[in-house]
Amino acid sequence: MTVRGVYAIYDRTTLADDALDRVDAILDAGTPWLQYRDKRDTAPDHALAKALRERTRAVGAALIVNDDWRLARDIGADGVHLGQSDGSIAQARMALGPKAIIGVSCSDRIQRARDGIAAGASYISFGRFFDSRTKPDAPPAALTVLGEARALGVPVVAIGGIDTHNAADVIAAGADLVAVSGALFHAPNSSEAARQLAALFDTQHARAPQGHDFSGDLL
Ligand SMILES: Cc1ncc(COP(=O)(O)OP(=O)(O)O)c(N)n1
Ligand SMILES: Cc1ncsc1CCOP(=O)(O)O
Ligand SMILES: [Mg+2]
Repeated sequence: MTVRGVYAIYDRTTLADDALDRVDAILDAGTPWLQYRDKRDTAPDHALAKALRERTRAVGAALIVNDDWRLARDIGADGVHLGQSDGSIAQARMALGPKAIIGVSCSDRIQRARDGIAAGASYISFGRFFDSRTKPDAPPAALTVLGEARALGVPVVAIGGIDTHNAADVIAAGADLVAVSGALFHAPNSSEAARQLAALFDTQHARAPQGHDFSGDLL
């Protein structure tokens, strides 16, 4: 499973309906990673999560569940993304197994990344780098942290207000994956936006691939 390119964040919180047509368009564009993020104050939406599992599996894309490793386990997702207040990485690793993908939010703190890796995280995520309508209160981060993070030996994710106009900057700064919600799901053409973002990884400004790979059969 490739660890380079677009990491689409399906944010059920800010979408008026379940927008599965948008998901299909984004996956059809070859997007390798999808996150299910749902901050609604409701019980976990197993039906929607399973619909995302079926769609990602059909195209060989990774499915990551935000915040909730139990939901990830129950629907057979590839992994979970945990923020600093989302519970123990070690517990999630125990529950999901050695091949699960576990991401950790680091804001702009390299030490959080080191601690996350020590606890069992598979990738480290930094941001927000630009203004975000999806999570406006996320603390800002400077692009330089991405270059530092590359020395830590796991894939580096950039998030927060990333779009087709600014993604080249985070890729040049060191991101292996660009995590994008609004600029994909609220684009006039989600498929075209996904293709344009993906193409930026092939430009001369992009850093050389780190060569990370998460093998199949994850959970
Ligand atoms: C890839 C990725 N990076 C960061 C986040 C943010 O996680 P968190 O800090 O826990 O905030 P919420 O998304 O849960 O509000 C993420 N979801 N994905
Ligand atoms: C979940 C999250 N964490 C930091 S910014 C952000 C939102 C990402 O969405 P967008 O790409 O619309 O800014
Ligand atoms: Mg969280």
